[in-house]
This record gives sequence, structure tokens and C-alpha cells, in this order.
Amino acid sequence: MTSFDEFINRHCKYVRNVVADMMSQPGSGRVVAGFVIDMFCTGMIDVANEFNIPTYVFFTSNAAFLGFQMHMLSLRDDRDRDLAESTDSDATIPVPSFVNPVPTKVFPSMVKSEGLDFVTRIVGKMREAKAIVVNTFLELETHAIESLSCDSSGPFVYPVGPLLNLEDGAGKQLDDEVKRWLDGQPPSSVVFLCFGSMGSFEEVQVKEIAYALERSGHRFLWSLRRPPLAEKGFGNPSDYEDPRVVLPEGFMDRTVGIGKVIGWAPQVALLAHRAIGGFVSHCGWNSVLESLWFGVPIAAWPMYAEQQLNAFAMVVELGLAVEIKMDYKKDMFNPKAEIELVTADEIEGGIRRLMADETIRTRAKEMSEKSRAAVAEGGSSYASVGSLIEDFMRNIS
Ligand SMILES: O=c1ccn([C@@H]2O[C@H](COP(=O)(O)OP(=O)(O)O[C@H]3O[C@H](CO)[C@@H](O)[C@H](O)[C@H]3O)[C@@H](O)[C@H]2O)c(=O)[nH]1
Repeated sequence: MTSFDEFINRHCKYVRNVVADMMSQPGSGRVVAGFVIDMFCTGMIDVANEFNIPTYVFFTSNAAFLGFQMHMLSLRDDRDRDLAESTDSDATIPVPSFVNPVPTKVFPSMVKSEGLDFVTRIVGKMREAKAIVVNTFLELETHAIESLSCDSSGPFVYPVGPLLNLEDGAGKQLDDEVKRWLDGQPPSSVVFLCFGSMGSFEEVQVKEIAYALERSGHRFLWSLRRPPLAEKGFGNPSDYEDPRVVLPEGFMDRTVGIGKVIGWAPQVALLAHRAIGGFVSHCGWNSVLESLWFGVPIAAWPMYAEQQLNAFAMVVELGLAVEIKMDYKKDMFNPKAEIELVTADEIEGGIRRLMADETIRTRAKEMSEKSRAAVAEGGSSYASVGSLIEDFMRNIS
């Protein structure tokens, strides 16, 4: 099977041809100021090097996770590697980009065994870049960003976030009926549940969520998506024609007026609505940044990728979220894998804490102001983008 980076590397020759063409235009001089590449496309660094052009990696997750990945390189030949693999223990490992020792239970599954080789290959290459541009901001991740800046042998880090798409509703506008219903709810009274672009649960888990919502008594808006068919393996979730097929009998009738079940959600528009008071989230980094932008506190229920680490950062390091289950893991590449069940009690407890915790609500509102200030003129990320542009300009002057 072709690995992800091998697949990307197959495209290097096309990029090389395009850049060679640009560089050979008569009178063009130094036309390419830099390669800006996605964090998974580090193979392109070799192409950039061939032309003596610096590379900038755009890192779509956060600084704490970037630091974690860098630290994984140093664990490769270290005794801690065994610890890192022991997800069932209560072991913790100090990681420079985190203030607290990090429980191995929240380590992403990709750093286990062969996955670690993939991560260290990608990150080892990333260290060759001139700089890493991270979708975060100094006021949110002060410790993590400073810890990366202390690593003088690593690339320079530009925190430029939050970079958000607030405009197009990720392909879907707020439905009139949902909008009318939300408009009629008291401020900050509705729990919104949404689990990112790949998030879905099996029927048995869906029922536990439904029981939890009913018992909590809170108003809710639930983006419920159907998992890909197990026979088809890895794939995207889809919307149910009628979600009743997986919900407990009578759930929709009993919760009329209290809650709504929808499919793919216009998440940004919903988080912006004054009625939304809490967000049950898988802690994908874009969802975290969007939620903070609108000052909505999170109940963390991570599923895959680096989301458990994000949940740990949000709950323990930053005090901006409550926990539902920080070390929950879903194997996205194997839909037939055994399902770990989060009980209705655990979910209900998380929802109650989310809606009652005034400290977290206040902290989320404060972080909302800081996130907006970071990208406004004079803000930390605004300044960082300015420095990045100067960096580009120096490459061609
Ligand atoms: O019903 C939905 C579901 C998602 N979204 C949007 O889709 C994006 C989801 O992004 P994110 O929260 O980052 O989750 P993933 O799609 O799961 O993102 C992947 O990429 C992120 C950034 O690298 C990582 O942090 C995650 O772990 C990884 O799963 C956000 O803009 C949401 O607003 C919607 O608008 N409606």
C-alpha cells in the first residue's frame, strides 16, 4: 500500500516542472519568494531546495501539537518510546510544549508503532523548513509558542491565527426553520453537538447521546451523521434521510420544542448565534478556534487524529473546556474495530458541567476578545503576518 507521504511525493515532479518554467522566464529574476506547503507535503521541501528556494510549512493544528510532534523525534531512540506506546497505563511524559506532564492515554494513535515512523519522517523533514506558519495565536498558546521559540535549532514559528472561514457556511446556510427555533430560545441556553467533517457514531452510541440529552433537560441542537458503511472501510459520514432509524423510540416526539436533530451543520453560523451556550465537540482545531472566536465553551469528546491532545490542552492546560472523555478514540481507518462506548451518564455529566460552569464561560468570552484582537491591526498575529511578509520579501530582494 502507498503511504500518504509517498503519494504526495509522486507529485513532486509536476511542481518541479512548473517552478522550473517560472524560473526560466526571461527577465523574471528571483520570482518565487518561497514554497508554502501543507504539513503533510514535506516532500516538496526537496524540490524547493533544488531551486534554492526557502520553504514555509502551514500547520493547520496548534503549537502544542507541533511541539509534541517535534518531541516525538527525540523519543524515537529513547526509553520513553515504550512509555508512549503504553496507552492503557496512567503514565505521563513531560513534553516541552505542554505545562503539565502529558498522559500517554491522550497521545494520538498515530504515534504508536509504525505510525511513529510516519510522524518522525514528516516532522524530521519539517525541521528543514525555513519557518512554520501555525494557525494559532500567542495569547491562547503562550507556553507552547514560547517553548518552540526556545528551540533555536528548529524552524522559526509564525503564529498567524485564528484563520477562520466565517463567510460561506462550509457549504450550507442556516436553515430557516432552525434559525426561527434558535431565535426563540433564551441566550446561551442551547447545547450544540457537532463532531467535525469525519465524526459519526454507531447506533448504540447515538442512543446513549440521546438519553443523555433527554435526561440533562437542556435545549440542544445535534448534528447527527451516519457512519460510512463498514464494508466500504474508511470514508466520509453522510446525512440520514430520517434520523429516527437510529434514535431511541419516541425521542423526537418527546423532545419537540426542546431540541433539534440536523445533519451537516453550518457550524460557524450556529456558534455565532446568541442562543448557543455550549459546544460538545471532537476538538478538531478549526472547531476549537471557531468556538473560541464566538466565546462558546466546549465539552471535549475527541475521536481521532490529535484531538485527544487538543482536548487535554483545552481542559487541563487552558481551562477553556470541560471533559466528556478526553482519551476516547475511534479508529477511523477500521470501521469494524471494537466500539468504545461513552455512557449516557458520562455524557449527561459533561453537558451539565458545560452549561453550569460560569468560570469556563467567562474564560471563553475573554479568549474570544483576545482572538479577535490578535488578528486586528496591532494584534500579535497581525504583527506576525507582517513579519512573515517581510521574510518573503527578503527572499526575493
Ligand atoms: O457539520 C459540520 C461539521 C464541520 N463543519 C466545519 O468543518 C470544519 C471542521 O474542522 P475541524 O474542527 O478542524 O475538524 P476536522 O475536519 O476533523 O479536522 C482535521 O484537521 C484539523 C486541523 O488540522 C485537526 O485538528 C483535526 O483533528 C482533523 O480531524 C470546521 O470549520 C467546521 O466549522 C461544519 O461546518 N459542519
